[in-house]
Amino acid sequence: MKDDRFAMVLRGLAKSFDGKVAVGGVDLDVPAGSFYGLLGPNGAGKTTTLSMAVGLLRPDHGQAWVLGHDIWADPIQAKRLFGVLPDGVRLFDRLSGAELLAYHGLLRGMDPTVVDQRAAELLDVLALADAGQTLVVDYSAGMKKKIGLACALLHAPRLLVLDEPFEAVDPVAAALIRDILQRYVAGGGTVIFSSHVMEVVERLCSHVAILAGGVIRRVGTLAEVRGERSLEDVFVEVVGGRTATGEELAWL
Ligand SMILES: Nc1ncnc2c1ncn2[C@@H]1O[C@H](COP(=O)(O)OP(=O)(O)OP(=O)(O)O)[C@@H](O)[C@H]1O
Repeated sequence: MKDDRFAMVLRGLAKSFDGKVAVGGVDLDVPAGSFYGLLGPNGAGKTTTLSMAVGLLRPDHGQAWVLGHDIWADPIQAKRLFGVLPDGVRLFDRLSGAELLAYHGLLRGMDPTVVDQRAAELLDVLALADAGQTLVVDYSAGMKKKIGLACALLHAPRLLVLDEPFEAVDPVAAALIRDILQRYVAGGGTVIFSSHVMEVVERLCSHVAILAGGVIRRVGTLAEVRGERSLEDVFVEVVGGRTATGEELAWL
């Protein structure tokens, strides 16, 4: 599907685990240049959807195109064009941050001089330069998130697919990541990220999809999805949150 208007197109993506539906047929059009938030409660299917979209998990049904390339039919071309921060950040963690970035860059066939230059800049901007020779395995959860993001950015991709980029990072790091991503989108890049933090999505996103039970329940621009209400109100209504009556946990 070659359509320059969209950085990512998903059609009918579906996945079950042991007969239980995790994602039940997701269609999504991510406009080029958008800042796209994929919202959903725990277990909604966000990670499963993004993993199928970037070629990390084979769908039972459906197709995904990234920047015009079918991710499963043409994975090498597609994977050159985007950066991904996967769930749980499975990294080669017996390396220092600088070594990990060098390794990523070389795997991508980048010029070693460019890799060194960009790696130094990324470590500096993400406040990881001080970690020096510390191995990534010994990084804190927030530092791992940041080095994972640095790996995703290193080859200057046109699309970033980020699974929970703000999870486990402190407010200073979160603000930094927000700034970097906002500048990236202002420069013509596209970001799609998953989150359950309404405030971040409301502040950053041009477009939002709310996923619950493996199905997209609301989708559109932030203004369309939110209407006159807060995103949190819409989210709770869509997801069907329960409220405590005050009688539960009386023993506590
Ligand atoms: N490898 C797996 N094996 C079995 N079940 C899985 C597997 N991966 C995901 N699931 C199930 O699929 C459903 C969707 O999970 P997924 O991780 O995609 O949700 P999520 O929206 O990313 O959740 P969270 O916000 O908690 O990270 C859940 O019920 C989960 O238990």
